[in-house]
Amino acid sequence: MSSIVQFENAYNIQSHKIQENEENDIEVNSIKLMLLGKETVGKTSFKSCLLEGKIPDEHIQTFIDAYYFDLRESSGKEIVEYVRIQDSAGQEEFQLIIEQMIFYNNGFFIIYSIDDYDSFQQVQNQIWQKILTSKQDQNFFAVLIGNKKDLEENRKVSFMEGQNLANKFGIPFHEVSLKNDPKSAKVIFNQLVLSIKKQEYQYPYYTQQYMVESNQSNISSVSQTRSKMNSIHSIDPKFQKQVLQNENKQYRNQQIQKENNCCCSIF
Ligand SMILES: Nc1nc2c(ncn2[C@@H]2O[C@H](COP(=O)(O)OP(=O)(O)OP(=O)(O)O)[C@@H](O)[C@H]2O)c(=O)[nH]1
Repeated sequence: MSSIVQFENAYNIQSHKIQENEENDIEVNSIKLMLLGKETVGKTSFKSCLLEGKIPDEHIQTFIDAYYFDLRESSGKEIVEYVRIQDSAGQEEFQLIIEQMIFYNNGFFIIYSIDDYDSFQQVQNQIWQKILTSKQDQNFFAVLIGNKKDLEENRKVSFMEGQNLANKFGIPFHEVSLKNDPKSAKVIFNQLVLSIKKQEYQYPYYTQQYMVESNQSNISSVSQTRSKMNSIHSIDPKFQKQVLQNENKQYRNQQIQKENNCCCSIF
Protein backbone atom coordinates (compact mmCIF):
# COMPACT_ATOMS: atom_id res chain seq x y z
CA MET A 1 0.00 0.00 0.00
CA SER A 2 2.78 2.43 0.86
CA SER A 3 4.23 2.16 -2.65
CA ILE A 4 0.82 3.08 -4.08
CA VAL A 5 0.71 6.30 -2.10
CA GLN A 6 4.28 7.06 -3.02
CA PHE A 7 3.58 6.87 -6.73
CA GLU A 8 0.23 8.57 -6.82
CA ASN A 9 1.37 12.16 -7.03
CA ALA A 10 4.59 11.78 -8.92
CA TYR A 11 3.30 13.47 -12.03
CA ASN A 12 0.38 15.48 -13.19
CA ILE A 13 -0.97 14.14 -16.42
CA GLN A 14 -2.19 16.75 -18.85
CA SER A 15 -3.75 15.97 -22.17
CA HIS A 16 -1.91 17.82 -24.84
CA LYS A 17 -3.15 18.76 -28.25
CA ILE A 18 -0.36 18.23 -30.71
CA GLN A 19 0.40 20.96 -33.19
CA GLU A 20 1.46 19.70 -36.59
CA ASN A 21 4.89 21.29 -36.31
CA GLU A 22 5.68 19.56 -33.02
CA GLU A 23 4.26 16.17 -33.87
CA ASN A 24 7.52 14.76 -35.14
CA ASP A 25 9.51 15.95 -32.16
CA ILE A 26 7.04 14.53 -29.70
CA GLU A 27 6.84 11.25 -31.57
CA VAL A 28 10.61 10.96 -31.49
CA ASN A 29 11.17 12.08 -27.93
CA SER A 30 8.21 10.65 -26.09
CA ILE A 31 8.14 7.72 -23.71
CA LYS A 32 6.24 5.08 -25.60
CA LEU A 33 3.81 2.93 -23.70
CA MET A 34 1.39 0.29 -24.91
CA LEU A 35 -1.76 -1.35 -23.58
CA LEU A 36 -1.93 -5.09 -24.17
CA GLY A 37 -4.55 -7.68 -23.33
CA LYS A 38 -7.46 -9.71 -24.64
CA GLU A 39 -10.56 -7.89 -25.87
CA THR A 40 -12.76 -6.17 -23.27
CA VAL A 41 -10.30 -6.52 -20.37
CA GLY A 42 -10.25 -2.73 -19.96
CA LYS A 43 -7.39 -1.36 -22.08
CA THR A 44 -9.30 1.66 -23.36
CA SER A 45 -10.76 2.12 -19.90
CA PHE A 46 -7.25 2.39 -18.49
CA LYS A 47 -6.42 5.16 -20.96
CA SER A 48 -9.71 6.94 -20.24
CA CYS A 49 -9.13 6.78 -16.48
CA LEU A 50 -5.76 8.44 -16.99
CA LEU A 51 -6.94 11.18 -19.29
CA GLU A 52 -10.58 11.65 -18.35
CA GLY A 53 -10.71 10.26 -14.81
CA LYS A 54 -13.30 7.56 -15.54
CA ILE A 55 -14.04 4.55 -17.72
CA PRO A 56 -15.98 5.23 -20.94
CA ASP A 57 -19.77 4.92 -20.84
CA GLU A 58 -19.80 2.27 -23.53
CA HIS A 59 -17.45 -0.30 -24.97
CA ILE A 60 -16.15 0.68 -28.39
CA GLN A 61 -13.88 -1.88 -29.95
CA THR A 62 -10.39 -0.48 -30.48
CA PHE A 63 -8.26 -1.15 -33.50
CA ILE A 64 -5.13 0.95 -33.00
CA ASP A 65 -5.12 4.33 -31.30
CA ALA A 66 -2.35 6.54 -30.04
CA TYR A 67 -2.74 9.24 -27.41
CA TYR A 68 -0.15 11.86 -26.67
CA PHE A 69 0.06 13.89 -23.54
CA ASP A 70 2.55 15.63 -21.34
CA LEU A 71 3.66 14.94 -17.82
CA ARG A 72 4.29 17.78 -15.42
CA GLU A 73 5.87 17.91 -12.02
CA SER A 74 3.20 17.74 -9.33
CA SER A 75 3.10 21.56 -9.23
CA GLY A 76 1.64 21.26 -12.74
CA LYS A 77 3.91 23.88 -14.23
CA GLU A 78 6.91 22.30 -15.78
CA ILE A 79 6.60 19.74 -18.53
CA VAL A 80 8.99 16.91 -17.78
CA GLU A 81 8.11 14.40 -20.41
CA TYR A 82 5.89 13.66 -23.36
CA VAL A 83 4.16 10.33 -23.43
CA ARG A 84 2.50 8.32 -26.14
CA ILE A 85 0.12 5.58 -25.11
CA GLN A 86 -0.80 3.12 -27.79
CA ASP A 87 -4.09 1.33 -27.33
CA SER A 88 -4.38 -1.94 -29.19
CA ALA A 89 -7.03 -4.34 -30.32
CA GLY A 90 -7.57 -7.44 -28.24
CA GLN A 91 -9.07 -9.36 -31.12
CA GLU A 92 -7.18 -12.30 -32.56
CA GLU A 93 -7.12 -10.98 -36.15
CA PHE A 94 -4.98 -7.98 -35.20
CA GLN A 95 -2.29 -9.87 -33.33
CA LEU A 96 0.29 -9.77 -36.14
CA ILE A 97 0.18 -5.99 -36.32
CA ILE A 98 0.36 -5.76 -32.56
CA GLU A 99 3.48 -7.87 -32.53
CA GLN A 100 5.14 -5.36 -34.84
CA MET A 101 3.95 -2.44 -32.76
CA ILE A 102 5.42 -3.91 -29.58
CA PHE A 103 8.88 -3.40 -31.01
CA TYR A 104 8.39 0.37 -31.06
CA ASN A 105 7.22 0.65 -27.46
CA ASN A 106 9.18 0.45 -24.23
CA GLY A 107 6.62 0.22 -21.47
CA PHE A 108 3.71 -2.23 -21.39
CA PHE A 109 0.52 -2.32 -19.36
CA ILE A 110 -0.43 -5.99 -19.61
CA ILE A 111 -4.05 -6.34 -18.60
CA TYR A 112 -6.31 -9.30 -17.90
CA SER A 113 -9.73 -9.43 -16.32
CA ILE A 114 -10.19 -11.38 -13.08
CA ASP A 115 -13.54 -12.74 -14.32
CA ASP A 116 -12.07 -14.09 -17.56
CA TYR A 117 -9.57 -16.95 -17.15
CA ASP A 118 -8.84 -17.00 -20.84
CA SER A 119 -7.62 -13.39 -20.67
CA PHE A 120 -5.16 -14.48 -17.94
CA GLN A 121 -3.99 -17.45 -20.00
CA GLN A 122 -3.42 -15.19 -22.98
CA VAL A 123 -1.03 -13.13 -20.88
CA GLN A 124 0.86 -16.30 -19.88
CA ASN A 125 0.85 -18.06 -23.19
CA GLN A 126 0.87 -15.34 -25.82
CA ILE A 127 1.33 -11.73 -24.78
CA TRP A 128 4.51 -12.11 -22.72
CA GLN A 129 6.03 -14.32 -25.37
CA LYS A 130 5.22 -11.71 -28.01
CA ILE A 131 6.97 -9.00 -26.02
CA LEU A 132 10.07 -11.14 -25.52
CA THR A 133 10.19 -12.15 -29.15
CA SER A 134 9.66 -8.64 -30.37
CA LYS A 135 11.95 -6.76 -27.99
CA GLN A 136 14.69 -9.44 -27.99
CA ASP A 137 17.73 -7.74 -26.49
CA GLN A 138 16.13 -4.32 -26.05
CA ASN A 139 15.23 -2.87 -22.75
CA PHE A 140 11.58 -2.68 -21.75
CA PHE A 141 9.39 -2.15 -18.70
CA ALA A 142 6.07 -3.77 -17.89
CA VAL A 143 3.39 -4.09 -15.25
CA LEU A 144 0.72 -6.80 -14.89
CA ILE A 145 -2.80 -5.61 -14.09
CA GLY A 146 -5.73 -7.78 -13.02
CA ASN A 147 -8.76 -5.57 -13.76
CA LYS A 148 -12.46 -5.74 -12.78
CA LYS A 149 -11.91 -6.82 -9.20
CA ASP A 150 -15.40 -5.45 -8.45
CA LEU A 151 -16.70 -8.58 -10.20
CA GLU A 152 -15.69 -10.68 -7.20
CA GLU A 153 -18.66 -13.04 -7.51
CA ASN A 154 -17.50 -14.01 -11.02
CA ARG A 155 -13.80 -14.26 -10.12
CA LYS A 156 -11.94 -16.90 -12.13
CA VAL A 157 -8.35 -15.79 -11.48
CA SER A 158 -7.16 -15.64 -7.89
CA PHE A 159 -5.02 -12.80 -6.59
CA MET A 160 -2.16 -15.27 -5.95
CA GLU A 161 -2.25 -16.55 -9.53
CA GLY A 162 -1.80 -12.98 -10.75
CA GLN A 163 0.93 -12.24 -8.23
CA ASN A 164 2.80 -15.48 -9.01
CA LEU A 165 2.73 -14.78 -12.72
CA ALA A 166 4.06 -11.26 -12.21
CA ASN A 167 6.81 -12.70 -9.98
CA LYS A 168 7.78 -15.15 -12.70
CA PHE A 169 7.99 -12.30 -15.19
CA GLY A 170 9.83 -10.14 -12.67
CA ILE A 171 7.38 -7.24 -13.00
CA PRO A 172 5.02 -5.40 -10.59
CA PHE A 173 1.44 -6.59 -10.14
CA HIS A 174 -1.77 -4.73 -9.29
CA GLU A 175 -5.34 -5.92 -8.95
CA VAL A 176 -7.75 -3.06 -9.58
CA SER A 177 -11.26 -2.04 -10.45
CA LEU A 178 -10.94 0.76 -12.98
CA LYS A 179 -14.70 1.14 -12.71
CA ASN A 180 -14.77 1.78 -8.96
CA ASP A 181 -11.32 3.24 -8.58
CA PRO A 182 -10.28 5.09 -11.74
CA LYS A 183 -7.39 6.75 -9.86
CA SER A 184 -5.58 3.41 -9.72
CA ALA A 185 -4.68 3.92 -13.40
CA LYS A 186 -2.66 7.01 -12.51
CA VAL A 187 -0.87 5.20 -9.69
CA ILE A 188 0.15 2.35 -11.98
CA PHE A 189 1.05 4.73 -14.79
CA ASN A 190 3.29 6.77 -12.50
CA GLN A 191 4.98 3.65 -11.25
CA LEU A 192 5.83 2.53 -14.77
CA VAL A 193 7.02 5.96 -15.89
CA LEU A 194 9.15 6.35 -12.77
CA SER A 195 10.81 3.01 -13.31
CA ILE A 196 11.55 3.98 -16.88
CA LYS A 197 13.01 7.28 -15.75
CA LYS A 198 14.96 5.77 -12.87
CA GLN A 199 16.72 3.45 -15.28
CA GLU A 200 17.77 6.58 -17.15
CA TYR A 201 15.86 5.18 -20.00
CA GLN A 202 17.41 5.90 -23.38
CA TYR A 203 15.72 3.82 -25.98
CA PRO A 204 17.09 1.89 -27.84
CA TYR A 205 20.62 1.81 -26.52
CA TYR A 206 20.12 -0.35 -23.50
CA THR A 207 20.18 -4.06 -23.83
CA GLN A 208 18.58 -6.67 -21.71
CA GLN A 209 19.12 -10.38 -21.51
CA TYR A 210 16.39 -12.86 -20.92
CA MET A 211 16.82 -16.38 -19.80
CA VAL A 212 13.77 -18.35 -20.69
CA GLU A 213 13.38 -21.85 -19.36
CA SER A 214 12.86 -23.77 -22.53
CA ASN A 215 11.92 -27.12 -21.01
CA GLN A 216 8.23 -26.16 -21.00
CA SER A 217 6.07 -25.30 -23.95
CA ASN A 218 5.28 -21.83 -22.70
CA ILE A 219 7.33 -19.43 -20.71
CA SER A 220 7.41 -20.69 -17.19
CA SER A 221 10.13 -18.58 -15.80
CA VAL A 222 11.80 -15.52 -17.06
CA SER A 223 14.48 -13.65 -15.34
CA GLN A 224 15.69 -10.35 -16.58
CA THR A 225 19.10 -8.96 -16.18
CA ARG A 226 19.79 -5.48 -17.29
CA SER A 227 23.21 -5.69 -18.76
CA LYS A 228 25.65 -4.45 -21.30
CA MET A 229 24.43 -0.91 -21.35
CA ASN A 230 25.93 0.72 -24.37
CA SER A 231 27.21 4.03 -23.28
CA ILE A 232 24.73 6.57 -24.52
CA HIS A 233 27.38 9.22 -24.14
CA SER A 234 29.47 7.71 -26.83
CA ILE A 235 26.73 8.09 -29.40
CA ASP A 236 26.32 11.34 -31.27
CA PRO A 237 22.91 12.82 -30.27
CA LYS A 238 22.18 13.82 -33.87
CA PHE A 239 22.74 10.23 -34.89
CA GLN A 240 20.45 8.99 -32.11
CA LYS A 241 17.69 11.25 -33.30
CA GLN A 242 18.15 10.24 -36.90
CA VAL A 243 17.94 6.55 -36.02
CA LEU A 244 14.76 7.12 -34.03
CA GLN A 245 13.22 9.22 -36.78
CA ASN A 246 13.95 6.54 -39.34
CA GLU A 247 12.49 3.86 -37.11
CA ASN A 248 9.39 5.90 -36.54
CA LYS A 249 8.99 6.58 -40.25
CA GLN A 250 9.36 2.90 -41.01
CA TYR A 251 6.85 2.01 -38.34
CA ARG A 252 4.33 4.56 -39.56
CA ASN A 253 4.61 3.30 -43.12
CA GLN A 254 4.15 -0.26 -41.97
CA GLN A 255 1.19 0.77 -39.89
CA ILE A 256 -0.47 2.58 -42.77
CA GLN A 257 0.10 -0.36 -45.09
CA LYS A 258 -1.28 -2.79 -42.55
CA GLU A 259 -4.22 -0.58 -41.78
CA ASN A 260 -5.06 -0.38 -45.47
CA ASN A 261 -4.80 -4.13 -45.84
CA CYS A 262 -6.97 -4.63 -42.81
CA CYS A 263 -9.58 -2.19 -44.00
CA CYS A 264 -9.76 -4.10 -47.26
CA SER A 265 -10.32 -7.40 -45.54
CA ILE A 266 -12.74 -6.07 -42.95
CA PHE A 267 -15.06 -3.95 -45.05
N1 LIG B 1 -17.22 -4.24 -13.98
C1 LIG B 1 -16.19 -3.62 -14.56
N2 LIG B 1 -16.24 -3.33 -15.86
C2 LIG B 1 -15.19 -2.70 -16.43
C3 LIG B 1 -14.04 -2.33 -15.68
N3 LIG B 1 -13.16 -1.74 -16.53
C4 LIG B 1 -13.72 -1.75 -17.75
N4 LIG B 1 -14.96 -2.33 -17.71
C5 LIG B 1 -15.91 -2.52 -18.79
O1 LIG B 1 -15.39 -3.51 -19.66
C6 LIG B 1 -15.79 -3.25 -21.01
C7 LIG B 1 -14.59 -3.27 -21.93
O2 LIG B 1 -13.73 -2.18 -21.58
P1 LIG B 1 -12.71 -1.56 -22.62
O3 LIG B 1 -11.85 -0.62 -21.87
O4 LIG B 1 -13.39 -1.03 -23.83
O5 LIG B 1 -11.91 -2.88 -23.04
P2 LIG B 1 -10.76 -3.05 -24.13
O6 LIG B 1 -9.78 -4.00 -23.54
O7 LIG B 1 -10.23 -1.73 -24.56
O8 LIG B 1 -11.55 -3.75 -25.31
P3 LIG B 1 -11.16 -3.90 -26.89
O9 LIG B 1 -10.98 -2.53 -27.44
O10 LIG B 1 -12.33 -4.60 -27.48
O11 LIG B 1 -9.92 -4.74 -26.97
C8 LIG B 1 -16.50 -1.91 -21.00
O12 LIG B 1 -17.90 -2.17 -21.01
C9 LIG B 1 -16.10 -1.29 -19.68
O13 LIG B 1 -17.09 -0.44 -19.14
C10 LIG B 1 -14.02 -2.64 -14.27
O14 LIG B 1 -13.08 -2.35 -13.51
N5 LIG B 1 -15.12 -3.28 -13.79
